[in-house]
Amino acid sequence: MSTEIIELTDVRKTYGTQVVLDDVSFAVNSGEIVGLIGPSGAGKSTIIKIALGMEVVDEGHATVFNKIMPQRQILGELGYMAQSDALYEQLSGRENLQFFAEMRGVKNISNEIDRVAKIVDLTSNLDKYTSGYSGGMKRRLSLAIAFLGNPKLLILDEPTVGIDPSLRRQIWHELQEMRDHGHTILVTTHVMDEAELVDRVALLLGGRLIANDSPKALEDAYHVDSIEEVFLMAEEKK
Ligand SMILES: Nc1ncnc2c1ncn2[C@@H]1O[C@H](COP(=O)(O)OP(=O)(O)OP(=O)(O)O)[C@@H](O)[C@H]1O
Repeated sequence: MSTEIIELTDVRKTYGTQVVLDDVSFAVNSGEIVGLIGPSGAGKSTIIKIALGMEVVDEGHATVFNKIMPQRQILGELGYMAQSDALYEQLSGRENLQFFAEMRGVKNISNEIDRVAKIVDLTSNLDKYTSGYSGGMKRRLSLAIAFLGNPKLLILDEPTVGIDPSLRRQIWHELQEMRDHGHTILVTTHVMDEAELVDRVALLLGGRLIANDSPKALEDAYHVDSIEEVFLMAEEKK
């Protein structure tokens, strides 16, 4: 039986007169990778911020681990990577990891730093100041921070922007391994071949969730061979 780890129920969100989310209900179940896709401005980050309690809904409600966020007790079980990097530029990569690990109450910090740095291929750059990192390196450090403590839930907003294809593949392999060990992952992406790798695709368009199924089921329903084509057809129909 599946358990909802993230649940949005009848959510409506407006900014001024703009309706960003219109009656959106959506769940992420335990042990699955859900990919949230949609054109720029569709409301993907807004969904994440609502789930995390960083934005307030006009109607409906959102829970994470059955609790309305923000909840301090849950923070240790949650790894979040925002769309823009929030790093301390005057600290090295290692010091950033140390800081966030302490804040999240991670155990065996030094081993954990080595583990997550390896996943994102930053081991040899850990002692450089973050201010000297490239955009892709900063993204990788933000992702490593989200992985600290091996949290049960990962919420990743465009985690692979600026990351090279081979490392991107390695990161997706890691995400799938985590899923196979029972972790739950919500990820937004603009990279359509990444959307093929998730268990379920949630497609947002015009403030509504217009599709929510496995990549294969969506491709069959639209009679196409890729999620990219599903996306394009859904946009055309709008
Ligand atoms: N704080 C805010 N104040 C006003 N409008 C906002 C605010 N945050 C988001 N919006 C608007 O809400 C809409 C959805 O934004 P959101 O960032 O959720 O989109 P997105 O799907 O994540 O886009 P992208 O793929 O470009 O990151 C956009 O039109 C954006 O301009």
